[in-house]
Amino acid sequence: MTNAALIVAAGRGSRMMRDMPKQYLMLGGRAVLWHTVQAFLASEQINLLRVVIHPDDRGLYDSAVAGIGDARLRDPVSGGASRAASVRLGLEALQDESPAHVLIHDAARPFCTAGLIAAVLEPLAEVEGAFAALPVVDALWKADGTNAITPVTRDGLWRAQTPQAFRYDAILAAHAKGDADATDDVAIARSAGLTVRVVEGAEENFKITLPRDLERAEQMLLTCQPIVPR
Ligand SMILES: Nc1ccn([C@@H]2O[C@H](COP(=O)(O)OP(=O)(O)OP(=O)(O)O)[C@@H](O)[C@H]2O)c(=O)n1
Ligand SMILES: C[C@](O)(CO)[C@H](O)COP(=O)(O)O
Repeated sequence: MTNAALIVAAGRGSRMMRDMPKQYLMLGGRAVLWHTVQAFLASEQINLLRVVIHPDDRGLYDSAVAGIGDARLRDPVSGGASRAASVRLGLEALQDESPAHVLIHDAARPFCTAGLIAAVLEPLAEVEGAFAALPVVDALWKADGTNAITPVTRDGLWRAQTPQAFRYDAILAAHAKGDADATDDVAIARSAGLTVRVVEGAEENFKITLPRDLERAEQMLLTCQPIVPR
C-alpha cells in the first residue's frame, strides 16, 4: 500500500512578522521546511512526498531542499489562497500516483517523528482517518479580552496537530465538496461523514507560528539529536 505525505507550505507566515515565510526561515542552519521534509523521509512507511508551495516561493523551495537526493521527494505543487485550498490542490496532484493513504502535515511542524507517522497510519485499517492531537489539561475560560467571564469545560476537548492521515480516495472526495476556509482536514472529513480517530500527539510536535516558537525550536535542536546527521 502506498503512503503519500503531503506537506503544506504555501502560507505567508504573517504572524511571524518576518521578511520571508516562516517555513523558509533558518533553524539550526537549515530551512524549517528542510527539517519537516527530512522528518518524513526518515520514515520507511512514506513512499512518496510532495510539498505544496506558494507560486512565488519556487526559488526558496529549491534552496531549502537542495541536496536531498531522495527519489521519494517529487516535484512541488502550487497551493491556494487558504490552507484547505492548498490541501485540495495537493490531493488532486497525487491522483496519478493514486496512493492508498495520505498524511497531510504542516510544514511549520518540523519535529514530527516516525513513531507519530506510524501511529496515525495504523487506524486507517479500520477507519477513514486519524489525526495527532493533545488533550486539554488546563482550565479553560472565556474572557472579554481582559477579564474572565465564563468557564468552558475541557472534557472531551483535544488540541489538533498534524499529521492528519486519511484513506486517499475518501479525503479527496471530501475536499471536492469541502469548506475552503476549514482550518484543518479533520473538519473537512467530518463534514463528509468520515470517521476520524484521535491519536496521542506530542508537545514537541508544535507548530511554529509566533516569533517565540522559532526560539523554542532552536532550543529543542540544541537539546535533541539531529533528525538526520548533517
Ligand atoms: N494558503 C495556505 C495557508 C497555509 N498553508 C500552510 O498551512 C500550515 C499551517 O498554517 P499556518 O500555521 O497558519 O501558516 P500561515 O498561514 O503561513 O501563517 P499565518 O496565519 O501566520 O500567515 C503552514 O505550514 C502553511 O504554510 C498553506 O499551505 N497554504
Ligand atoms: C492544521 C492545524 O495545524 C491543526 O491544529 C491548524 O488548524 C492550523 O491552523 P492555522 O490557523 O492555519 O495555523
